[in-house]
Order: sequence, then structure tokens, then C-alpha cells
Amino acid sequence: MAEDTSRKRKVRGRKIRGDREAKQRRKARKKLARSASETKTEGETSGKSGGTHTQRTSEDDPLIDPADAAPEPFVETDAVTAVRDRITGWLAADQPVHLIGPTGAGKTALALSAAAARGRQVVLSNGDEAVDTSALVGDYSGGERYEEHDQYVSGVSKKTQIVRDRWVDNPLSVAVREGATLVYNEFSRSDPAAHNVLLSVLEEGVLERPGKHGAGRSIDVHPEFRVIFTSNDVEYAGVHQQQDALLDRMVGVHVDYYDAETEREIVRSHVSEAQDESTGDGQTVSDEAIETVVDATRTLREELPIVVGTRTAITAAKGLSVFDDWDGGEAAVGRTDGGQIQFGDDDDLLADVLTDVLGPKVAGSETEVDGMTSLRSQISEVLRD
Ligand SMILES: Nc1ncnc2c1ncn2[C@@H]1O[C@H](COP(=O)(O)OP(=O)(O)OP(=O)(O)O)[C@@H](O)[C@H]1O
Repeated sequence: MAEDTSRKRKVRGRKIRGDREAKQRRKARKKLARSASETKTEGETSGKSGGTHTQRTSEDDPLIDPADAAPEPFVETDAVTAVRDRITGWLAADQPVHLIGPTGAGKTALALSAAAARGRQVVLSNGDEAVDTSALVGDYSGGERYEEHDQYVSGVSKKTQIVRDRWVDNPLSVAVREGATLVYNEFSRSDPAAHNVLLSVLEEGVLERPGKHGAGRSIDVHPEFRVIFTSNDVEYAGVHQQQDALLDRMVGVHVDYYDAETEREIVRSHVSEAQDESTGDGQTVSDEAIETVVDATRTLREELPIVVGTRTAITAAKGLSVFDDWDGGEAAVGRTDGGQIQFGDDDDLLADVLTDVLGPKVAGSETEVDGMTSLRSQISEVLRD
């Protein structure tokens, strides 16, 4: 297997975030933030004596603390920080950013990292056929019971039970109101008509909430509101053609698969994290094994007519860390004295694992068996070269 030297770069300033104590501290902070948000009002009052208010509950609240939004583990090599800095730079220039790239290249991780780096709350939304305007903006959800107290004179008062429709803001409204960073993943999967509301948000700084009655139908966009869109480059062209007017108001940053060294770092960080969580031990897949998996993934990416993203390498490496005693795999791998997986001359185990990982992409068609069989032989062929 040819090593990819063309894109090999010296990696400086590597940093892997992912220490368990820091995670626990962040969880505790998130819990605190949640309990605070339970008493936060939406700012709607009845205007009558005694007053009423609508309380948002923590389940309604899509706001994520920036520390919790930061992906973990997150590797920061020069290649990663270069793209992330482009994104944060455009956000600082008040430009909506659209990350376009192939599946599994790291768009979501970059979007979340860039959003978290702003230090403002983050709101996540996922594009889908079912997403319409109300899924973005909000809707009335059931009745809300509340009491009004009218004090006429001392000792004479009236209590009235009132049930009214309760308006619940959805991700776009919450982000716009709070000045959060909205990460709208795979936005091109949604019907373009749902995005009409985004035009006035981005152009005029006003969000219309079409279904809402009375005052508050439109809200001013908070000056710190920002949005990061992501889309798969194939789907971007093929699923729903979004309005030119919307595309015209965002900048596009292309995200491609990283260089080999960065992909190794990413795989290593995920394998270590998985090991830490399940056994408390450190990395048990050797650097050589990770290098082999990443090289194989990169070669298959070039050779196969299916998408072979960084996620493939991560999953294969995690598989290798548990399947070392698989029948037929013994010739392929062994363990060093330190317990690390080492590859032998035979790549059978690696081919089996990669076939399992990539199988779902070829299965399900009428030629399922042929697909899987030919996938296995193509993988073996690539590994032999
Ligand atoms: N810098 C990074 N550090 C650690 N892991 C990363 C990094 N970048 C990407 N990954 C990991 O690589 C995998 C693919 O990344 P991600 O999900 O962000 O890609 P994507 O382009 O959004 O994929 P999709 O198009 O399928 O949604 C994930 O497991 C992610 O955690």
C-alpha cells in the first residue's frame, strides 16, 4: 500500500481535548445553566393586574452552553485550525458561513468547534424533508393553564383560571433572540420554502414568526446572532436547489478530507477516548496499526465508487481493537508486550473489518450479495497492492 507522502505535513501544536475531569466539570456547568433557564421567562405578560408569565422549561430549551457544544475529542492540527480560523473569521465579519464538503470530512466537528469558539450559546438544527417554517421558527403546542388574580379593593379579589395556546419557539427563533450561533446541519435536505424566513433574518435583521398571533409576531435579530450551514457537496447539487437569494447571502468554505497525518491524529484520538471510556486504559491500537488503517482508508477513497470518509477509519480502528482474536485474524495481527495491536503480513482481519464498515453502503440493493462479495475482493486487492 503506497504511503501518502504528498500531503504529509509536519504537525505542530497538536492538541487533543478530552480529559474526563474537564468533561465532568462541563456537565456540572450545563446542569446549572439548565436549572437557571427553567426560571427564565419568555417576556410575555397578560397586562392584567396580578400579571402572568410564560415559563420555558428545560426540555424546550435548545440552547447549548459553548463548552458543551465543543466536540470531543477534537484534534487541532495546522490543517484543522486553518479551516476553523476561516470560519470564525467570516463569522466575526458577520457573514453566514456555508461548509460544503463530502460525507465524513469533518464539517459538523468544524462547525461546532467554530461555534463554541465564539463563546456564545449554540443552537443545533438538522435539515430534513419534514422541516418546514414552523419547525424552524416555532408553533403553538397545546394549551397552557395559568391563573390571574384581580384585586378590586382590600379583601375583595377574583381568581380566574385561563387556558391559552402556548407558543414554543423553535431553534431559529431561539438563536435569533438570544444571539446564539445556529449550526444548521445538512440544511439542503430541507424544502427551500422553509428557508424564506431566513432571507429577512440575514438581510433585514428581522425574523417573522408567521404562525404567531398578536404582538411578537416579528422579532429583531440579536446583533450577535450567527449561522453556520453545512451540506454534503453531492446533496447540495442534487437534493433541493436552494434559492439563489439565500445562497447569495452566505460565504462558502470548502471542507475536504484532511491530510494523512491529521486523519491519523483524529483516529488515534477517537480510539483512545473509546478505550478510556470502556476500560479506563489508554490506547491499545498501535501507531502502526492506525497508520495502516488510515492508509487503507485513503486508498479505498480513491479506488472505490462509494464514500469512504474519516468515520470509516475511526470505526475500523475501533473494530480492530476488539476483534484481534477473531478466527482467521490471528495471522493478521498480534499483540506487543504492551498489549498494542500489531499487523502481520496478512491483511485478512483488516479487510474483514473494512468490509463490515463499508458494507451498509453497498448492501440493500438487489445485488446485495454480489455487492458485498465484490466489495470484499476489491478491498483485499487494494490492501495487497
Ligand atoms: N478535528 C477533529 N478531531 C476529532 N475528530 C474529528 C475531527 N474532525 C472530524 N472528526 C471525526 O470524524 C468523523 C466525521 O466528522 P463529521 O461528522 O464532522 O463529518 P461531516 O462532514 O459532518 O459528516 P456528514 O457529512 O456525514 O455529516 C466524526 O466521527 C468526527 O468526530
